[in-house]
Amino acid sequence: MSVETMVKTYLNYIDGEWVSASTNEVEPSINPAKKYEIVGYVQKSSKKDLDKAVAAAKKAKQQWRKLSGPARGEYLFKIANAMERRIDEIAETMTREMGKTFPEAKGETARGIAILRYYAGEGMRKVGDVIPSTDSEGLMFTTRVPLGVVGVITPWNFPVAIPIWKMAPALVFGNTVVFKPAQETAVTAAKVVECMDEAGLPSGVVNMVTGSGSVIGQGIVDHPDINGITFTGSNQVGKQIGQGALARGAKYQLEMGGKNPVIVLEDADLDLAVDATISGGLRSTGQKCTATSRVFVQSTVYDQFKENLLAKVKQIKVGDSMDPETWMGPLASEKQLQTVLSYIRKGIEEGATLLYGGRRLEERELKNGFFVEPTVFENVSPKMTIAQEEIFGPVLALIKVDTLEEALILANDVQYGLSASIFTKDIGSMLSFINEIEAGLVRINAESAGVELQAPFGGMKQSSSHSREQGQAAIEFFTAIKTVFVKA
Ligand SMILES: NC(=O)C1=CN([C@@H]2O[C@H](COP(=O)(O)OP(=O)(O)OC[C@H]3O[C@@H](n4cnc5c(N)ncnc54)[C@H](OP(=O)(O)O)[C@@H]3O)[C@@H](O)[C@H]2O)C=CC1
Ligand SMILES: O=C(O)CCC(=O)C(=O)O
Repeated sequence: MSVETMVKTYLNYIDGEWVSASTNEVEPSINPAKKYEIVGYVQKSSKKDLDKAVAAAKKAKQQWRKLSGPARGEYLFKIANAMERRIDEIAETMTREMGKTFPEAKGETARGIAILRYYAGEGMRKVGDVIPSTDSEGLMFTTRVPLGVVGVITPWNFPVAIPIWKMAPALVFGNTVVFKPAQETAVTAAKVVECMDEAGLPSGVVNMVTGSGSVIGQGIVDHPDINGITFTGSNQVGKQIGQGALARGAKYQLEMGGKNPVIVLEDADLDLAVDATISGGLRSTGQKCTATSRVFVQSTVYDQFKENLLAKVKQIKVGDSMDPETWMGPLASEKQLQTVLSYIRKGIEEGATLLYGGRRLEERELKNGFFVEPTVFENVSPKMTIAQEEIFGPVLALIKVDTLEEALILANDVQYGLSASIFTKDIGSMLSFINEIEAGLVRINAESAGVELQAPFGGMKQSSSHSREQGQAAIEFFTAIKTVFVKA
């Protein structure tokens, strides 16, 4: 039997029903490690399908917002339990669909479950403050109300955690959802939504429509009945979404790219800094917005750091992400492979020195996937393309600096400001870094990636719309404040 005959078709989820797109068209979602393997077929929906989903969400919002916060939280606990029962299946689907290794995919799914439980608890916490009124007989307080229908547009690199860290707070604060996952990882998304269905979420509270970004994503941006849009993805699309939302007065929240620096000072624990640079830069094949991309190393320890780093990078085993021996899987798609290879070519053309890697891997089975070597450059000058643009692949640029001041100036000399790390034992250097680095996530003696669900997450400069997601910060986007004055 061929692989294809066993492949399942995944449907849209609208008003509590699994339904085909009105186009009757589906698209294959393929395994980036074995491009002949189809993980599932997903719907290629039209604006008509989106309209139905929005109408269902609009209808459901009246009842959903009337439930108490704790009652909405109970649904999130049930979704978490359903996901926990299916954790291995969801993680394996993620690995097969976008290529991160199985332990990473399982860790991400576990994180999704923990996010659901965290926001389930948020349903019991306070939503306002009492503020003294100038009228001694009046009572003044704030409360919060949901936005209404929220459009959730997500990328393929965290196909479980990102949708959940947007949908869980949306739901617990009383919104209903129209979810458009990246088409690249729509099978994994469908499995998350299946857990919502299994948990008995009322019809219309969450709706999923798969299809292209230019049709369904743009349709969400333009839809007059969608009150808020939350997005993670590229800067180009994010800016378009922000402009579209602003034009029609919808609330929006954007999380976009990064060009994250690590600074290694001469007093650093070099083994720790090397391991963190490799983990932060190359885990998930470098496809994290928080991935380490530029490594500023003080000249006195530069050669030692480089030698230790290269020795470890050379040991990285690249291969099929379901193989327990594999440390680094493929890039998520052919498009991503071509983008990363073109950045590597640009680095060479612009005069950087390629120290290691740089090639597509095509030996034996690898030729059927989108594999690239872990890649390290040096002699990277600050204005080179690979020092400025987000690569979103396993590519590190080493840059020699003489002082912390020089490192800070260069680290800040990019359009992005998402995350940043420093390795040092000196408290003064730590404090200078905390004060002066332009990043929303600042990490000391720890890798640049590593977001904790209970803390605010978001970037400065072009990395975000200056809002924050996750933790208690989520309430700011998913609700509106009402200031109430009462006098008997
Ligand atoms: N910050 C981050 O975490 C991420 C950053 N990126 C960066 O973006 C680059 C390109 O990745 P890519 O997947 O193309 O990212 P996109 O920004 O194109 O995709 C993110 C999401 O937006 C959707 N989308 C695409 N076009 C529109 C539109 N016009 N209106 C509304 N929604 C739209 C996509 O749909 P669909 O995919 O179905 O077309 C997807 O669901 C990467 O190389 C990386 O640099 C990418 C992903 C995540
Ligand atoms: O580093 C993380 O865990 C989150 C990264 C992220 O949000 C992203 O890549 O989009």
